[in-house]
Amino acid sequence: MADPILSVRDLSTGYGDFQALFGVSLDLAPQSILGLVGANGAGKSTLFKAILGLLPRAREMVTFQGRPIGDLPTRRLAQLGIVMVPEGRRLFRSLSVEENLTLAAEHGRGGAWSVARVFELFPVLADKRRQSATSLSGGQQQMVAIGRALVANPDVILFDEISLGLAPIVVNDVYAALPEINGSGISAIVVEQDVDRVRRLAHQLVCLNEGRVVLSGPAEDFTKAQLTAAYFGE
Ligand SMILES: Nc1ncnc2c1ncn2[C@@H]1O[C@H](COP(=O)(O)OP(=O)(O)OP(=O)(O)O)[C@@H](O)[C@H]1O
Repeated sequence: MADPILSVRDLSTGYGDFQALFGVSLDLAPQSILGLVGANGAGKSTLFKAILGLLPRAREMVTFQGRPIGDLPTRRLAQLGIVMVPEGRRLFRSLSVEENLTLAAEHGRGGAWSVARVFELFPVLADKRRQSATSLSGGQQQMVAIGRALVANPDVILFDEISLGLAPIVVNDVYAALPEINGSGISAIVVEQDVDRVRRLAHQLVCLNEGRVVLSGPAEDFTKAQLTAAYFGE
């Protein structure tokens, strides 16, 4: 693998006395997609929170472009180029679609992704640009959330269950954007419950079970049965 853009090394963390992750390691190759799978409670969201500095972790446990970043606050990580699309979207309710995107762009780093390019990626949002973001369907709100991440022009996006609560046909529309996003040079870690979908999408796979990595490697190395077994901790 080329030098990873983001690495997690032997990361252990938790909530107070409760340990949720035990020595987790992974490498995200530049311009690649890593699929992160695991049952409810396996520790996927906890890993994202730890990468983003929302949970305790040591400086050397997370490196970005070879540099330890485990001591940096979340805001600083966004400036460096690591952002998350959270489960559950979290848009500004009183703002329109366009205002949500423009505000994120103003706080971003500048680069290839503009509000106009997000409208090209998701034309349905261009049609609804003046509507309140929260008046949109769940899938469209998810597109706005992805658009907000893109206009920050990050190098890495952490996608936390972007298909949660969406109808299957809408999930297809949202997922159809990921290859283009990746093709623009952005690397991604994608948390997804649908094992088939994540196998088709990702270059690398990591499976967590009860806070430990139980499977890790190139996506083509694993059958659906192997991945499903790891998912259920068999
Ligand atoms: N705020 C919290 N306080 C205490 N324990 C928590 C907290 N958030 C998560 N946990 C626990 O940490 C473990 C890992 O949870 P986490 O949310 O990371 O799992 P997950 O793989 O993202 O699952 P899901 O798919 O349900 O989001 C679980 O045992 C969970 O109960």
